Amino acid sequence: MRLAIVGVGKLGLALLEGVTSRGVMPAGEIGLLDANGTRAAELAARTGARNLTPPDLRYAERILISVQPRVFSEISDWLAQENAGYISTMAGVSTAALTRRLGTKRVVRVMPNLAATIGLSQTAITAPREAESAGDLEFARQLFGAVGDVYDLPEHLFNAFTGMSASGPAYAAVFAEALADGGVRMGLPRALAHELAAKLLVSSGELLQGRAHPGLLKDEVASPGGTTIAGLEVLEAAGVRGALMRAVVAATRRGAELGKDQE
Ligand SMILES: NC(=O)C1=CN([C@@H]2O[C@H](COP(=O)(O)OP(=O)(O)OC[C@H]3O[C@@H](n4cnc5c(N)ncnc54)[C@H](O)[C@@H]3O)[C@@H](O)[C@H]2O)C=CC1
Ligand SMILES: O=C(O)[C@@H]1CCC=N1
Repeated sequence: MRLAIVGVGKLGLALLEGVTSRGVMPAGEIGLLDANGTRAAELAARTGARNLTPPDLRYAERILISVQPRVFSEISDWLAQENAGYISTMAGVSTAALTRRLGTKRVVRVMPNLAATIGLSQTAITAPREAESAGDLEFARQLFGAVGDVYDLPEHLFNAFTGMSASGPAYAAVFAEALADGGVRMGLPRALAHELAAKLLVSSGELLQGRAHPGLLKDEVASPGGTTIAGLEVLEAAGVRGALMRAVVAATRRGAELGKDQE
């Protein structure tokens, strides 16, 4: 078995579907293990992957850990196998903590986001030299390359990447919901307002990618004395920029706390 996925939740499933649909690995070479045995069995039956129990992990060449960080210390005893390489998506959990609990330096730390479900994840990746020479880093790069872009990132920046990019879709969702509420407040039908908000995020993202700085797009939309600058004045007075910055700071700090709990 080339890969065992432990924790087949939102991310584990996105990865399973991404690597199999892109032909990176056939489902038959992947095993699934989840505390929710029914879910794992159903996913295995649907995709052709194998449904595993903990003793089966000894046959895995590599193990992807995608459980919540608080679960890690509870299961690290049976996760630890002699000849396996590990890849962890867990927020905050450092390669040092992974090494200490799993008893190997063949550990790769990744930080994707939920856009992995549509092949548009931004995934940070880092690993100690031992994982690189064992081919684990390259293996993980291929896995996460199947669900989006992969960025090499020094480990000391992982919690910042988590607080901005991995948590980012939730911030965007709050923005979209509030924008739609504004539309509804001014009389637009709810369903239309939601559709407009989602499409605005997509199209604005495309527009931003063609510009060197986000402020350029803002300046192009805001006509002198027009509607947009009147709206922007309210956002500035409400401290929206500061709130977003502080959200990233808080999420980054929370990542560090989650990591400390698993040391
Ligand atoms: N959801 C997101 O947007 C992102 C999540 N992450 C990280 O990825 C990890 C997984 O996140 P999600 O997929 O969102 O979580 P999730 O809650 O959807 O999935 C976790 C899975 O682990 C299973 N599980 C729980 N205890 C277990 C055990 N003892 N043995 C085996 N399986 C067990 C659960 O049944 C569940 O299916 C977390 O550590 C999170 O920090 C990283 C980046 C983004
Ligand atoms: O909220 C969390 O802890 C996870 C990690 C980044 C996105 N979701």
